[in-house]
Amino acid sequence: MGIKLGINAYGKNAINLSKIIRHADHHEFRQISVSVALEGDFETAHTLGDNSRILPTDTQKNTVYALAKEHFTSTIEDFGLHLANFFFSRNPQISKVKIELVEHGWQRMSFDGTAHTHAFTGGSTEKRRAIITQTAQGAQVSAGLQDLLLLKTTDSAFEKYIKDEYTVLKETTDRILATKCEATWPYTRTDLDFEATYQKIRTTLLRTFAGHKSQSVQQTLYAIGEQILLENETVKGISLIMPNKHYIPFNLEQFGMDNNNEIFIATDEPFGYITGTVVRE
Ligand SMILES: O=c1[nH]c(=O)c2[nH]c(=O)[nH]c2[nH]1
Repeated sequence: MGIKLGINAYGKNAINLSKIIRHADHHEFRQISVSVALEGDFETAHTLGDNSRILPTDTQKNTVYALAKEHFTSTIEDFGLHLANFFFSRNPQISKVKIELVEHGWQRMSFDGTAHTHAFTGGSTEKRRAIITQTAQGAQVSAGLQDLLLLKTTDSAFEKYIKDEYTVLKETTDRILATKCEATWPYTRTDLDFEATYQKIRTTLLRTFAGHKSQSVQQTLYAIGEQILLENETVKGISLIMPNKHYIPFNLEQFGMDNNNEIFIATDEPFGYITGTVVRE
C-alpha cells in the first residue's frame, strides 16, 4: 500500500502591520493582520527535504511589509490583490495563493464637530476582512466582517417550536436579540470600488437587523443575506455566522417583584450557534 502527500499548504500567519499615511494636513492610521498561504509543487520538500521550491515564510512576511510601503494605500481588498499577484507571478511552483487580511478599525477623534488630524480611538471589537485567492484561472475576492456585536431590545420573538419532555424554554413574543456577527461574501469581480461596496453592504446588514420583525435568529440571518443579494449584483452569495447571545430575564419573583422584561442576565455559555449561507438560484 503506497503512501503519498495529500493536500498541503504553507505560509506565514498573523503578520501584523501598521501604517501611517501622512497627508499635508492630517494623518491616516491603518492596522492590519495578514496571513499568506501557498499551495503548489512542494512534494519533494515534504518527502525528500528538498527546499529548492520553498519561498521561506520569513521572506513572505518581509514581502508584506515591503509592498505595504507603496501598495497599501486604499482597501485591504486592493492590497490583498496586489500581494496575491506578486507571489503568484514570480513563483511558477505555486498553484494557489491565499491572502487573508483583517483590519482593526481606528476611529478618528472629533471635538466640537472638528475631526482631529492625528488622534484616534480604538476598542471596537468589529473587524473588516478580505480573502484573496489567486490561481491560473485568475483572482477571486471575498470581503466580510467579524466580531460585529449587534443587539436589539424588541421585535424579536421565538415561538411555536418543538416541545418534548425536555423542553422548558418559554415562548416569547418580545426578547432581546443579540449576536456577534461574522459575514463573508465573495464578489463576482475584482475591479470593484471595494470601499463603497463594503460600506453599502454593512449598512444593509445593520438596517435589516434593526428593522426585521424576527421570529428567530435563523429568519433574521436569511433576511440579512437576502437583502444584501437583492441590492448587490456583484455579490455571489453570503455566509453568515450569528451566535445567539442569550439575555435571560432574571427571576425577580423571589423578591416579590415583577420583571416586566426589564432585568436580564447575559449568559456567555452555552450559546446558540446559527450559521447559514444565502445563495442565488
Ligand atoms: O432564534 C432562535 N433560534 C433557535 O433555534 C433557538 N433555540 C432556542 O433555544 N432559542 C432559539 N432562538
